[in-house]
Amino acid sequence: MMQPKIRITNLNFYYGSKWALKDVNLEIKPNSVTALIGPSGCGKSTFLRTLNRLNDLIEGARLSGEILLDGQNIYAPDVDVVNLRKRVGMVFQRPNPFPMSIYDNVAYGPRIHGLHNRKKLDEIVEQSLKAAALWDEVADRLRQPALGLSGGQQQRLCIARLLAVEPEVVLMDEPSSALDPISTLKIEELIRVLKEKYTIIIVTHNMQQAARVSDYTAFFLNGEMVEYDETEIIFTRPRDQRTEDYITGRFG
Ligand SMILES: Nc1ncnc2c1ncn2[C@@H]1O[C@H](COP(=O)(O)OP(=O)(O)OP(=O)(O)O)[C@@H](O)[C@H]1O
Repeated sequence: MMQPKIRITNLNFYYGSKWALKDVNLEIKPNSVTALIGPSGCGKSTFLRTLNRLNDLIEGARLSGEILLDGQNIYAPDVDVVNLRKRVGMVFQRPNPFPMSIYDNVAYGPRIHGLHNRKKLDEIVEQSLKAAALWDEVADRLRQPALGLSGGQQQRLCIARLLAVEPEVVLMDEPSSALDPISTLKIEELIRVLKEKYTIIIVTHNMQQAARVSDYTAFFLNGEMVEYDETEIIFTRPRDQRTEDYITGRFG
């Protein structure tokens, strides 16, 4: 049996009195793409954010249950959250490059983690931009501001920035919803390549996208994880009527 990369057991999450995740159980397989789908407000983003503890700072929020990353509880008291977020990185809906050069954006993480050797940084920047399929477009303007790039390029830059710190898991919250169709296809191609090395979890509203990029799909509804299976099964012969209703467009 393959060990799951992440094992989620009896996960509950509350925003004050709002019960946002209800007893979620799920195993995320390594080197695969898992898509989270479901109508607006069903808890997809909340779930994604529990996986690198981005919800920690929300006042009044409460979590119960267990999330194991390679068998280790990420909510254990001795966990270094900065290191956790290096291992489990996140790409957001809107590209959010820092207001600095392309080079400095990618070098930012390694520098924070103590790397200052110029030659090493050059290498990491080049490798990360190549891995994010952006190198060819920016190699001759690394010193120019990142904010001068197109939206699609900015999103790939954010992916390069993440890869520069060598994560194991990449969380993506609707990474292409603010992008044009061509940039979207580039991100999807990139996701297919990245899963060779990383474990990817993507929230998407776009069911065609889920079908195109993911190996596994989890369907959420009202904070519950209704059904999880291979993507092909979810989209062709789901077991639960609610999944069927959602994927055939009857609600959501
Ligand atoms: N900071 C917060 N405080 C209180 N309630 C919140 C907070 N963030 C989210 N919620 C509520 O928790 C529920 C789940 O929200 P969440 O953003 O996880 O859903 P989602 O499935 O990602 O939705 P969308 O697809 O619209 O992004 C919603 O009812 C939402 O209103």
